[in-house]
Amino acid sequence: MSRKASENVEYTLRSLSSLMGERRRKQQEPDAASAAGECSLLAAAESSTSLQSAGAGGGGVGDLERAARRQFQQDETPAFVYVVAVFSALGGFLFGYDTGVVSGAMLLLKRQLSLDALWQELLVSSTVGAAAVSALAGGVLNGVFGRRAAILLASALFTAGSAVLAAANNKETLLAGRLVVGLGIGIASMTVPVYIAEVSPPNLRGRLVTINTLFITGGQFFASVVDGAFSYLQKDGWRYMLGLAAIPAVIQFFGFLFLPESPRWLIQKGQTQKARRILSQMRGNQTIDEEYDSIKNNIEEEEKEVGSAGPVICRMLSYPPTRRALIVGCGLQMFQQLSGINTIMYYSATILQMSGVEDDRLAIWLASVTAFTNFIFTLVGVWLVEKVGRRKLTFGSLAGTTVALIILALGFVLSAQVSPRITFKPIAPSGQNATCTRYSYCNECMLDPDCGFCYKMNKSTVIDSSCVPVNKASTNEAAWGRCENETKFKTEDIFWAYNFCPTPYSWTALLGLILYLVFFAPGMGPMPWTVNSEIYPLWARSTGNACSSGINWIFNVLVSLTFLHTAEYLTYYGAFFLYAGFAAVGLLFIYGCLPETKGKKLEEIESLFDNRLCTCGTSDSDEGRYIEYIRVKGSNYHLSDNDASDVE
Ligand SMILES: O[C@H]1[C@H](O)[C@@H](O)[C@H](O)[C@@H](O)[C@H]1O
Repeated sequence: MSRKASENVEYTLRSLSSLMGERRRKQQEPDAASAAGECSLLAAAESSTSLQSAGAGGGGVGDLERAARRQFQQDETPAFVYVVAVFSALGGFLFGYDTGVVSGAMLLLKRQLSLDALWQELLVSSTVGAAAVSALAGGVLNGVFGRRAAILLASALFTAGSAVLAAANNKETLLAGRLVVGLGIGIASMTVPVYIAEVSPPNLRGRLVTINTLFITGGQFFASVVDGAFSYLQKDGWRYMLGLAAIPAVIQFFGFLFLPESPRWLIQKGQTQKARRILSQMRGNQTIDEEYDSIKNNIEEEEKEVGSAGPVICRMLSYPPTRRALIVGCGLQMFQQLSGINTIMYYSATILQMSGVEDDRLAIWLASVTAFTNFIFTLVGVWLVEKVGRRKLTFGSLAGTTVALIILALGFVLSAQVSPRITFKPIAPSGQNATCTRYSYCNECMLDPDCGFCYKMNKSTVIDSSCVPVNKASTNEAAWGRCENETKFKTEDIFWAYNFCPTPYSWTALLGLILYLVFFAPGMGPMPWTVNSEIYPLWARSTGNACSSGINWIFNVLVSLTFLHTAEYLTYYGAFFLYAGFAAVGLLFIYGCLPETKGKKLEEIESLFDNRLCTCGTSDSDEGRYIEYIRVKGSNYHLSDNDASDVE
């Protein structure tokens, strides 16, 4: 039978050392704060003074604490936690792979199945749309059936979707496959960070959850390499591109058949003995009593405070700390997408072409260099997250991203200013669209998705330039005129530019692109996922993550779908200035509202949202403080209830 909380349960403040095997010895020492009858939730206290304030120490306190810290660092985290984290992060890999691979697959698909623009758009955005829906629905799934079941379902969906895609013979089947894969992505994106956060020890939690984003960007990089490799296989290359995802999906599915459920979810469902067993498996040589008690007490306290009636989202919205956490979590995800990461990734090939890379294949391969930069700098984030903390990392990252966006925009401004004049206006063959031939400068021509720029070079000067309609089947050539036949015009030293203009300032855009990834990847890429996995109390965690992941996907669709139109109305530099503006607002938001969660136990984090929003910036000095719930004596605590005996 599970223990019930009682008002008589007594707590006292303990230093870190209690976590580290000092607990039993110290309980025997006289401790003023643990006198019977004293019952208090523990207040945060500067860790260096915590023992004194609790009356537990004396002169040797500093030494004790230092020894305790050393011991804490020596406590080994069992390899099992890493295995669990890596298997879960395969969900992140599939998220990255399936969202990344489609651009390369589309180049081949549109030719083989003669897809028009609408179908191309549908095949790309259906996945992201389905991910938005299933991320939102994933909250209920996670709460009712558990994290493990949700991950198993996601990997089953990934496997089934990839198989359907690889075998598809028409566009309708392809659409069905992309929808199924999208459902898997949505569930995985909201479940995996929660699961990893719940099984990790506090000192490693940020790092392990951030590994999931490392896997996302790793998946995107791998997808770009696969795209490059199979682009040579004109017929059916897309089947391999889309089908390969089944391999990690199957590995994850079978792995998870043997991996455990989150101990926190089990405790919430009353399966305490199983939870203790799993927790001790995850903590190796560390005692689990404190962590177990703290999770359990927290659940009971919350139930008293918030109640358990009504839908979780309503309870979250009417309870100020969770309402604030939800605003912070959703805000972070929204600003991640509003800073334009996916347009940058998607259009990196174009930006590279602008920078003088004329060969298409080379541009595809260079796009994988972009994806690789994103991946490598996410690794920097994994390294930094437990050193500098979430708040500083996110703020610094977004500040750099804003500057990079401004540089990128300036690159486009410069290019537009020196945009080559159109000097040659060919007569359109009868029945052909002649809109393109009316433009006077390359940058007007470039912004019209139906037109491209055809030109010759005299040393470094553009000559004999014209604006003509693009071939609908391949953007590599024009519909008619000198640039009509790719293989032919290349031998005649004629050049074709679709979506970009030849310019001597393109290096500025390239510099902006690189700086963007260097700054974005360690912080704004992973932190929204990491922070969301930590800021909600257990009862609100699945719903909170479902909402914030849903917001991520909704803004992902909005930003990517509107990019071309935004560029048409505001020009390219206008679009990037707009993203820089969003990022600047995001900076204010992070400065004002994002608290530091580094090193805190999941159960302590809720108290960071006790104060009004926009005061979090002032709570930075909380670093190094430690809050601990420790059971000292409970009148209704029966030995028979002590399920520690289950622990091997
Ligand atoms: O955190 C990830 C990561 O930064 C990816 O590169 C991006 O494509 C995703 O949209 C984002 O959620």
